[in-house]
Amino acid sequence: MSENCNKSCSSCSEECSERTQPKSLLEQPHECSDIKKVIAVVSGKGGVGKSLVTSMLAVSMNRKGYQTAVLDADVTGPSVPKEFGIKEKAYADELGIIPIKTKTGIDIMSVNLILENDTDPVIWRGPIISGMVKQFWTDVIWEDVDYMFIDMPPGTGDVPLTVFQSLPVDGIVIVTSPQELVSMIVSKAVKMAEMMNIPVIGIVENMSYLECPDCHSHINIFGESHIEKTVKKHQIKTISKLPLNPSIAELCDKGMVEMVDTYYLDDIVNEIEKMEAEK
Ligand SMILES: Nc1ncnc2c1ncn2[C@@H]1O[C@H](COP(=O)(O)OP(=O)(O)OP(=O)(O)O)[C@@H](O)[C@H]1O
Repeated sequence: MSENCNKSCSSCSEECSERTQPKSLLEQPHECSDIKKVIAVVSGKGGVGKSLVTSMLAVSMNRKGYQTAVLDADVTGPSVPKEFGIKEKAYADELGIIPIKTKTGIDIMSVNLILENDTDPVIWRGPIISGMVKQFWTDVIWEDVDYMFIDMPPGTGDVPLTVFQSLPVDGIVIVTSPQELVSMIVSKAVKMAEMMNIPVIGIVENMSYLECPDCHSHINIFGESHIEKTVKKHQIKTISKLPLNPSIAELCDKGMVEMVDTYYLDDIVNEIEKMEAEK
């Protein structure tokens, strides 16, 4: 038994004859890292705006005075560096990999910060991709991070499973769009979180509506929303609705997500802040 044994076998990775529970698969962060809360942003399917929501949550919490970070686990479709307009590459010193700081001081790590060309495709098998995501946790020096947001790959495959098993995720935010088909896919994401014992902080319905620039009425371009039914079914308390907004798309394309108005996500952001208070 280790000298420092606290009898909590589920969070310990020591090989020990007195183990009473299965070995934890949790990976230890870099010894110089200090990360207080980890929030995974997930979606059942691709293209619903998960990366945008991840970046906006990091920006919003950063504006509130917290040190935030984004770990881009969407290795085959990394969009976070582009949204923040990051051109430089990450570098490593003898201790570990140093994340890139954005203009407002958010720490970012993404595969695109180590690829020679942003347009080089990542043609790797699942275990290699999962290994890279683990390295972003174990080998990157994340200094004094209050909130780390993880941009997960879409779906419930190999990489999301690895992240949930190897990183101490405190909660998940689900991003979805209004179509009916999506509610079935959201259910899969919620059930995965339940199976992993990770609380769902809330759901963001992205592209929820379009606001008419003249009369300010809301146009439901994807038909009527089914989100209320979905949250009721899964007893999720918090919904934020993000409209389809050409100025958001334009700012992201220009690498200026730090200028986007994030108040649409206030309800989710408040829930995230409450987690800290409830700790
Ligand atoms: N509410 C919105 N208003 C305007 N543009 C948006 C909105 N949501 C997303 N977009 C734009 O749609 C594109 C796709 O968004 P994003 O990359 O966040 O999706 P994703 O779900 O992360 O995709 P993938 O699953 O492929 O990683 C981006 O160019 C983004 O700026």
